[in-house]
Amino acid sequence: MTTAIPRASRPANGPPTTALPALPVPKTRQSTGTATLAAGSGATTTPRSGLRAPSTSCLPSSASAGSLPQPRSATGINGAGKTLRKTVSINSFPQPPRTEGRVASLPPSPLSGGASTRKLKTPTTPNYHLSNTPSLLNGTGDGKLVARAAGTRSSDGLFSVASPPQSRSSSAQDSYSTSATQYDEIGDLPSSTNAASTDGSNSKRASKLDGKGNVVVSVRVRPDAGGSDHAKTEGEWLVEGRKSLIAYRGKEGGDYYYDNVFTTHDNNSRVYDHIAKRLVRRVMEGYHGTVFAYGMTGTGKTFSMQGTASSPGVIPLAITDIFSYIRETPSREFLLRVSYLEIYNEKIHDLLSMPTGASIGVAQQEEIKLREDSKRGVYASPLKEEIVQSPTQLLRVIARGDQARRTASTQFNSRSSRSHAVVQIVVESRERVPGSGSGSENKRSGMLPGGVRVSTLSLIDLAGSEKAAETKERRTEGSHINKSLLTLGTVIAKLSGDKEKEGKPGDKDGKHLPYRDSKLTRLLQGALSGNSLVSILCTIQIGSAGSVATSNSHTAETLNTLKFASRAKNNIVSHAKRAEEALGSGGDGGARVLLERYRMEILELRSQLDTQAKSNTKKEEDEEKASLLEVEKAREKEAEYRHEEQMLEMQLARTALKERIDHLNRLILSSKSIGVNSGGSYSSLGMHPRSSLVSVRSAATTTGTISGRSAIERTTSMTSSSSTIGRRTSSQRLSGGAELPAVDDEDSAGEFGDGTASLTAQNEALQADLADKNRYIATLEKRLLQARRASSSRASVGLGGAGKGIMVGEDHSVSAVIKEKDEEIAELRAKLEDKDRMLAALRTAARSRDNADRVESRSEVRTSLILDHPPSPAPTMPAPSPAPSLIRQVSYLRKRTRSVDEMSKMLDEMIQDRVESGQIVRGNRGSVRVANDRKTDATGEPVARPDTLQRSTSLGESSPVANLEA
Ligand SMILES: Nc1ncnc2c1ncn2[C@@H]1O[C@H](COP(=O)(O)OP(=O)(O)OP(=O)(O)O)[C@@H](O)[C@H]1O
Repeated sequence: MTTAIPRASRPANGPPTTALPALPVPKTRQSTGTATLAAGSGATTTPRSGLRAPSTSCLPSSASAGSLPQPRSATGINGAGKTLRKTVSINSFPQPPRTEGRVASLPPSPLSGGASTRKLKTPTTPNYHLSNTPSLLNGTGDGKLVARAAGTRSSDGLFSVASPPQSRSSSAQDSYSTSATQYDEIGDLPSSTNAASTDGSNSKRASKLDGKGNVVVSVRVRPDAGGSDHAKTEGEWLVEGRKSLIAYRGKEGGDYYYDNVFTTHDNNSRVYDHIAKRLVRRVMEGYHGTVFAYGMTGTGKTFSMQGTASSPGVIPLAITDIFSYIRETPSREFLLRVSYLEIYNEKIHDLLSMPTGASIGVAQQEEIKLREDSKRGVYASPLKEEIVQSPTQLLRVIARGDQARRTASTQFNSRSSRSHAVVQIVVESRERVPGSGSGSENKRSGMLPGGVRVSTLSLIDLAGSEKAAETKERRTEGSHINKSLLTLGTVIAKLSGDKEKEGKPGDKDGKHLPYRDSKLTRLLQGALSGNSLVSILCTIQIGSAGSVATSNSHTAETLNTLKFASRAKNNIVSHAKRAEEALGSGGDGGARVLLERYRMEILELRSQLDTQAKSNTKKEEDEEKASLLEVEKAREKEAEYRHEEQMLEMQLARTALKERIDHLNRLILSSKSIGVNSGGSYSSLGMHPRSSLVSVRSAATTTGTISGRSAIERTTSMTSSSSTIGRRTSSQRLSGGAELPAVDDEDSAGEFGDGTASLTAQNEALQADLADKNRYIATLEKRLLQARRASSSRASVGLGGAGKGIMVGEDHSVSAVIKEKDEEIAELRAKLEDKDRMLAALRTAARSRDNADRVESRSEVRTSLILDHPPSPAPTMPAPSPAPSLIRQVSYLRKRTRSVDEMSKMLDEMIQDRVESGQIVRGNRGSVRVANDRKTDATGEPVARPDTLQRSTSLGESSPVANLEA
């Protein structure tokens, strides 16, 4: 009995709810084996060297069942790539057997003959014997009886295996290895032990015919935790490894013979060699194989199946052998995929799809159900299958599943597996027949496709049966475990036992067997019903640790296990056949044959690649052409666009020019009226520059010759000519009669309007036109300047003297006339003022004279003046030029003694006379002006008629000048 040793490294029971560790933590059980590899840390199933843990990048992260395999060139099985060679040296695996006879010595089929010489007695009998059964698994399938050499017991009383000591040796890389050459010798067990059998050999030989030889049942005794090394004689127990015998001398005791009995001294490697090595080889050859460990909790099932880093168990050793076989068999190509599930509380979980996050529980997983297929049998779905290409990769995948598996502490095992764990390795293989292809590239494609064989290796670590559990959870788990194990036992008990007892051969086909009572039996249905080679390892512990009650309970469990093993050996009949080779989707495996599917896919992809390459080439050419065309079109468009832009610019320039010309024309028009009609012709404004020039010149030269008579005519012609402003005609008649070409006629269909001229020509023409316009504008500006100057000079001339008759335009002529008259009036007024001053002077003088006369003849004059005429003011100023005549007139007046009033009267009469004679005209308000028929002299001054008094005076004023001059 062992005492449970708590290990903190194992997670608590129940579904994992926290993040799983990065690497599996191996069970740190004390190894009693003599493993050839040194202890290493890290992965449980990873050897220390030679199978160094691969980098993460080498592992398929999440390859699903249908995922394509990695290219073999990178991590290939037969030709590992550089990366793989660095991480896993395929050469570190055992070398292939050199002797060809080894394989040939294997039985061709389980049904090829060979009488079973072993017989299992039921546990109820005191002695239980197993005879050597020729089978696929012991190398005696060919019917040859296996004889055990006498006297080959080891020193501990166990059978020594007849394999040479060097058969399991460390490789150069110090990696563990299993020799592929071992199984023949293992099978060559001495038959002499059969003599020890209490039964007759006839019945034993007959058993091989029913295929029982394809079932290997072994019992392994776990050493005591206390270090007791008395497995051979532990109380009432007797373990005879060499005899494959376990004998119990207590109550219900008896001798139990099995195919293999392993003592506490046997290590995992030896166990593997005897229970699984041959089976693994058969699986590689196309048979289905199932290995499972059965036993009470804590007896070493997991230890045997998984092992430790220092003592790898069945699973890692099987993996090593699988790849060794692949390396040894270059004539075939292989594809491996692996799945890992557990049955926990009667529910199936995919251990490879377990979420690793702490927050993600198992409950989120999709429920996996068991389905049945005529070709595949019973299988779990959906289940993740990962394609593996190296032992390390495969080990890592399984280690990942191990981490996800539920474990808990039980009474007998601190890290008890609380679920049934099933590793399934599907092996697809196909014959490689070199075809016509040559060269390394075509090496694979040149292979003629053969049929694909599909076989499955199932490695099952059952949960341990437990009588009593402390917690409710443990009890629940335990009840499920016990129920499923009980169902397994029942099924096995009924497999052939019923047939033997009741003679119902029909029971074998499963119709009446309770496979469906548990997930475990349902999943094992194929193996139990004979489709698979089967190897059962039952683990027991016969130590006497603990109390008497515990010991008794333990003994009962151990006996149950032994009975189970005996029934399994006795009842399970395997008719395993090599899997048929399937071509394409037909045959065994059907669509599951990935190798064929991949081959077809590769072919299809290749053809697609070729087609795509061709179409791509054509497409590329077309695209290139299209792109060239597009570039060409884009260039053309760009050129067109540029041309349009240029045209637009030119148009704008032209418009601007036109506007400017019009503007200038308007300016010129307003200042050129002098030149207009100077010769009686129309204005040439808006016409050719030369015409303007002519007009301006004409205007300039004729300024001084304009007669006053033609003022009204000019005004009229000006109005007429202004109507021609802005008109564009092809030609204009100048005042000189010359025909001028049109300057700017956009409506005309000239060189640019016919649309036939090239763009360049148009461009040049337009540029020439533009230059011409510029010149024209410059000329116009000059002319305008000249015209302004001329205009201002003419205006000054026109304003210089009244009556000169120079008119500027219509408005100027009118205003000039008015101005002339106004100036005349002003002049007359000035003269009149002179006359008035003269008159006033005359009066003053007259008054002075009157005063002098009065002094001389005061008495008489005074009397006469006072009586006849009122006194009037006498002029004080002497008359200027006309003074002599005035003096004469005054003296005359004096002489005549006339008064001033009389003189004024006389002047008025004189003016009246002039008016009547038509020399002057009297206005409405009494003003007077000279009549229009006056003539001007050469200087432009009006010439007064000798007989006309030229004066302007207001009514009531008189001027004596005319009379005086006359
Ligand atoms: N042959 C052996 N040599 C040395 N140690 C062993 C052997 N068999 C089992 N042990 C140790 O016993 C303990 C329990 O073993 P293991 O977990 O394999 O038992 P189990 O049958 O798988 O139990 P459970 O059914 O509860 O999972 C482990 O610590 C293991 O190392």
